Parts: sequence; structure tokens; C-alpha cells
Amino acid sequence: MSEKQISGTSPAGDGGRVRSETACQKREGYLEWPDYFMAVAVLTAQRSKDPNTQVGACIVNPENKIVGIGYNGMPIGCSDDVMPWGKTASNELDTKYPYVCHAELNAFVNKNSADVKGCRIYVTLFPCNECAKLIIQAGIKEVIFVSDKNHDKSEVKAAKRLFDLTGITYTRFTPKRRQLVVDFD
Ligand SMILES: Nc1ccn([C@H]2C[C@H](O)[C@@H](COP(=O)(O)O)O2)c(=O)n1
Repeated sequence: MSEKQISGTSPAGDGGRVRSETACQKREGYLEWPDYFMAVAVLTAQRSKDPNTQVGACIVNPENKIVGIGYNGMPIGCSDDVMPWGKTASNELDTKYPYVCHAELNAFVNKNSADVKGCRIYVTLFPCNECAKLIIQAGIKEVIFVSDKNHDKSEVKAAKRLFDLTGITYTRFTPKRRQLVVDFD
């Protein structure tokens, strides 16, 4: 940070004849929009009770305002302590899959704007076909994702097919910085 010396009487009335003033330039190293929005998605994922995969989503409008966030979780009124969280069971009804609301769905239903047309969505995991349908119908134009770990599953292949047909772009997130630390100290 550069400082310059200014001579004259301090307007602060401190009697100083010479004072220093921080140069009027913007701070360097600030968090840029893409890293900020994906960080919100990553942080939001930390709310998930899913023991295996925590997902976060953050919907952003063209003015860079966040209009919805969500994470994967059980529907309202369905206790996290009662619902199953397992991936496999002898009966599929005893797994999490028929019940859990995906992060993207929750980001849509939590939205604080009339609509999300022209928005982009930051997600920590590539959307499935059901979320892709929601994304398309809501008018989202861009998907930015971190993990594509389910790329070989038909849910994700179908999602990509739907995005390709509808002109929705999907881009793997490239962070400017490797790590962001939240320090409460
Ligand atoms: N785009 C996605 C994909 C998955 N989820 C949720 C649904 C489950 O809670 C979890 C996936 O569990 P896994 O099969 O990896 O054990 O992630 C989502 O919210 N959004």
C-alpha cells in the first residue's frame, strides 16, 4: 500500500502540519464475482445433512445479485433424524433418493425475486436431469459447476443432452484462488 505525505493543516483538526493519506486506489486481492458466488455455493453445501454428498447451489442474476441459494436436504417437515440417509437398502424406499430435495430445487424455491430468467446457477455438483428440466423451464442461461463426478450416469448424460438442445452453457469452474479461509477470529 502506498502512502503520500500532504503538507498543510489537517482537516481533522488535530493540529498536524503534515499528515499521511492512503492512496485512493482500490484494494488488491479482493474476491472476484465468480469465486464469491461459488464460495457461497460451497459454504451453503455445508448445511447439508447428507453424510455422503453435500451440494450447494447459488442463483445469480445479470446484475450479479444473488437471488436464491439452496443445499440438498429432506423436505420441510421431514425430520433429518427420522429420514433415511443411506445410498443402498434392500428396499429403495429405505434410501435417501426418493425423498431428498436437490440443492438446485431448493435454490429455486428459496428465490427472492419474481423470476430467474437470464440468471446463471453456480453448483458444486453437475445437475441431474430433473434439475436440468427445472433450470430450463426457469429460464436459467448458464450453469457453472465444480464436480462432474457423476458424468457417466444417465441422469447427467440426459442433463447435458437437454442443455445442449436448449443452448444452456455449462462450464467447469476455474477458481482464481485455490483456497478461501473463513476465519471467525
Ligand atoms: N445435482 C445434484 C446431484 C445430487 N444432489 C444430491 C442428492 C443427494 O442428497 C446427493 C447425492 O448423493 P450420492 O448419490 O452422491 O450419495 O446429492 C443434489 O443436490 N444436486
